[in-house]
Amino acid sequence: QKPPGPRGLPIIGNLHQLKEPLHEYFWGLSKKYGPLFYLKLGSRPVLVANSSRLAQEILKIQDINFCSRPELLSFRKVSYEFRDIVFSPYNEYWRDMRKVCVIHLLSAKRVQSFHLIREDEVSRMVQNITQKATSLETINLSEMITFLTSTIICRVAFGKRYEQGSGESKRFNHLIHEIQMALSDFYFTDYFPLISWLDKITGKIDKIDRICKEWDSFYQQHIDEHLHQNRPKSTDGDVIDILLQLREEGWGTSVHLDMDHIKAVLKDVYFASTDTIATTTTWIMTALIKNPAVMKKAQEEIRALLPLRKKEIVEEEDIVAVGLPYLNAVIKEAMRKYTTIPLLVPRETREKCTIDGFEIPAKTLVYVNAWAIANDPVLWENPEDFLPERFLKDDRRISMDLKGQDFELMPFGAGRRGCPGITMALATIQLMLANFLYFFDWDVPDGMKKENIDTECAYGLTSHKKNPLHVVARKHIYSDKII
Ligand code: HEM
Repeated sequence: QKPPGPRGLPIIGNLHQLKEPLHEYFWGLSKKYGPLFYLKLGSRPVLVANSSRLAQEILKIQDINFCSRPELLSFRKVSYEFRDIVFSPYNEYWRDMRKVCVIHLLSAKRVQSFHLIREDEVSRMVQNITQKATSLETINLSEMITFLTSTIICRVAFGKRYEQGSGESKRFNHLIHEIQMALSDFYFTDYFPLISWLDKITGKIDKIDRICKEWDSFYQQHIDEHLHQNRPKSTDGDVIDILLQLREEGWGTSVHLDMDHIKAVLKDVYFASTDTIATTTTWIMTALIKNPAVMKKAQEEIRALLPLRKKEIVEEEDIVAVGLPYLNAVIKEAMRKYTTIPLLVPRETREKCTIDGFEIPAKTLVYVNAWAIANDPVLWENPEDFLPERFLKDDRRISMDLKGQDFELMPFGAGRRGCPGITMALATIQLMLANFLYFFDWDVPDGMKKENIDTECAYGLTSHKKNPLHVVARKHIYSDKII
């Protein structure tokens, strides 16, 4: 017996019924059909789970069967035929690759080794905002956060810094935009394999091939620069240095790293980080500005714990030293309410299996609606309110972290395919926020009201804030006493 679900049409199934945003549409369907329902998108079976219990079943109890990824056309193209980690199907290659990347690229020690890059970029940003604050200029904070994140990750991955507005930076931004569009496009190949030729004649294959080729030459150019003999050797290398070194020395697996492997991992590091960190930080600042009482508490915490020591910025060691429990509760609450990747990255079943007594075929695409679960009124009191205190007062929630141990809140996913970049993500987000809150007081431009800031989403795998967040910053004046 199949799980329940809306009746579809012959051939196209339920494809014509889908509505954006998908996570809200699926939440609506779950009220009618129950927390587990089934759809057919063209020839592809799709299962959607909308409850914490089912998330645990899929991501923990039966994780070994639900831990593959669908082989979608755009995923295949951008990942060098699945030589990456994010989109690779579950197999020995993915296991080796993930293990090595976790150890060599994303370990706590490695993440810490990049702290000077993060601090340098955040310090530049503080100076930039200070300038704008002097003239009370309106700031497009979404754009600023995206630039900051992208610059940090670009330096970490490629060892390269692009000046804002430069020709190179424009080329880079254009390439990012194009690949994001290509990734969220619809391809007949994925749902109607018999008429996959339509993707060819509509020009979509040529288009995505052209974009991938441009990215390929971008990666190649940076790799070549790293291979250049005259390049000064540094002890703390960037991701390309680390990968080239692993290629030379061998990395303890059966896979011999070639250039395509290196490029696929670079793609992972850049794309899995930039958009997600920028989107999350923008939502957190939006929530703080909309909720002045929460903003005030978060600022008081950091200002009291870190008396100004005539430093230009709050550093990561300051944050580690004081812990900032309220700010961490703010981050959790924002990731609950505005789940960055609301449906996680789609999974695929490896074999036929049974869940809740329903039979699920092999190669079923699986969505876990992490956003619906994190906003479920059965689990969360007043889920529509922004209340970081719930993570500090409620005994059951005090110990809750974001590492995928708790199936009521899992913005980084869980299980074998859970996000390995959580340490890097949280270090970057905390540093940006600590500095934004420590140095500045934030307001909305004249004529606007804080509570009216919109929270409309733009759709894609990541749920961005659709309209940019416009704000005015004032430099916070510390009394001499504190100094
Ligand atoms: C706020 C920032 C981030 C969020 C919200 C986020 C979220 C996620 C989610 C939901 C998944 C899918 C998990 C699943 O299927 O259960 C994922 C996978 C992944 N993330 Fe992140 N991520 C973030 C930052 C990063 C960073 C900084 C990196 C570092 C490179 C990273 C690397 C990856 C990789 C490689 C995967 C694929 C794992 C696999 O399939 O084995 N992420 N992330």
